[in-house]
Amino acid sequence: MSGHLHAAPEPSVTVRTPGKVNLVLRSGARRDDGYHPLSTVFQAVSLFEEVTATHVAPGTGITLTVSGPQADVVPLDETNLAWRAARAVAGHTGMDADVALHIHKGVPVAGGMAGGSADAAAALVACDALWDAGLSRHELTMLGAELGADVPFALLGHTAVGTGRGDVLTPVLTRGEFHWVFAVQDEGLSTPSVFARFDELSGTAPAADHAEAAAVAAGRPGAAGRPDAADAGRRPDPGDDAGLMTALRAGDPTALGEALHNDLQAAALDLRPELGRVLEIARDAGTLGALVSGSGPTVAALARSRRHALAIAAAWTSAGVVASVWTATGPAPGARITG
Ligand SMILES: C[C@@](CO)(OP(=O)(O)O)[C@H](O)COP(=O)(O)OP(=O)(O)OC[C@H]1O[C@@H](n2ccc(N)nc2=O)[C@H](O)[C@@H]1O
Ligand SMILES: Nc1ncnc2c1ncn2[C@@H]1O[C@H](COP(=O)(O)OP(=O)(O)O)[C@@H](O)[C@H]1O
Repeated sequence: MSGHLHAAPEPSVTVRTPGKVNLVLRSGARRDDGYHPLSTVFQAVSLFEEVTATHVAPGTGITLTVSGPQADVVPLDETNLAWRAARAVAGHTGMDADVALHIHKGVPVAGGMAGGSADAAAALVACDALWDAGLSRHELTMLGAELGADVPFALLGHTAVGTGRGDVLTPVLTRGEFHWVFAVQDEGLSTPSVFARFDELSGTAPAADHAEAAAVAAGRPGAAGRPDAADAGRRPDPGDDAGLMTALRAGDPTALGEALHNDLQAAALDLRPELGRVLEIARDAGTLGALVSGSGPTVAALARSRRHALAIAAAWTSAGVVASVWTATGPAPGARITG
C-alpha cells in the first residue's frame, strides 16, 4: 500500500424499485382532467430499476446518465421522471437540486411495466436519503402521485389494488411466488395513445370533450369544477374480482391465470395487431393466463413454474414474434435502499 491518503469516495445512495404487471385493469370513461378512473390490481415483479444519487459540488444542478438494455431510448433531460423526482424533492424541502443521478434500467422502456415510474420512485427515495431531507413515506407518495399515476405503487411494491387514477392504493395479501414471462417489443406504445384508442373503441371520448368544451365556451363552469358530477357514470365496471383475491390469498396460479383481465388490451391490440399472435403462442404453450401488461405492448404470461416460464419464452423466441423475452417472479418488494 502507498502512504498516500485517498480521498473519501463520493457519498451516494442506491435505491432499487420494481416494474409491475396489472393483474386486472378496469377503466371507466375519460375524466375532464384527461385521466381515466381505474380499478386495477398491481403486482410488482422482479425486474428492477436501480437509481444511484451522488453528491456533486453546489451549483452543479442535476446530471443524468442511464445504462442497461434499451438505455439509448431513455430521455436524458428534464423530461426524465427521475430528474423530475429530484426536482420535486428539492422543491418540497427548499434544498438545492444538486445531484448526479445514474439509472440502471432492468424494466422494458415504454412497455406498460412502469419502468419510468419506478425510476421516479427510486429517485425520490434516493434524493431524500442523500440530502437527509427526512420526508415521510406519505410525503414521498404524495410527491410521487404528482409525477405519475403509477409512481406510488413503485414505492409500495408487492400486490395492491389501485383506484382513482391508479394512485390510491390498498395492499393485498398474497401467498407464495408466481412465475411470469414477458414478451418485450422493440418499439413501445405511448400510454396516452392507448387510452385515446380505448376511448374511441368504447365510444366515450367525443361526447365528454364536447360537453366540457361547450360548457366552457358558454361561460358555464365545466364539469371539472364539480368532481361528483364529473365522475358520475365514468367509473370503471366494478367486475367481480373475488376469484382473483382468493387466488392471490391461496397462492393458486391456475385460478389467478383464469382471473387476469385488462380493459386496455383491445386498444393495444388495435394499435399492434401482431400482439394477438404473441398471446396465441403463449396459450399454445400452456400458459395459465396471458394478457397485455398495462398499456402494452409487453405481453405477460403466467407460468406453472420457472421451467414452464422458460418453455413459453422458447416458444415466443422460436416463433420470432418478440424482440426479447424476460422472466421474473412476483410479488417483489417496493423501493429499497440497497447501497
Ligand atoms: C396504464 C397504466 C396502468 O398501470 O400504466 P402503464 O401500462 O402505462 O405502465 C397507468 O395507468 C399509467 O400510469 P402512468 O404511466 O404513471 O401515467 P401518467 O404518467 O400519470 O399519465 C400519462 C397519461 O396516461 C393517461 N392516463 C394515465 C392514468 C390514468 N388513470 N388515466 C389515464 O388516462 C393520461 O392520458 C395521462 O396523461
Ligand atoms: N426514467 C425513464 N425511463 C424510461 N422512460 C422514461 C423515463 N422518464 C421519462 N420517460 C418517458 O416515458 C415513456 C414511458 O415510460 P415507461 O415508464 O418506460 O413506460 P410505460 O408508461 O409504458 O410503463 C418513455 O417512452 C419515455 O419517453
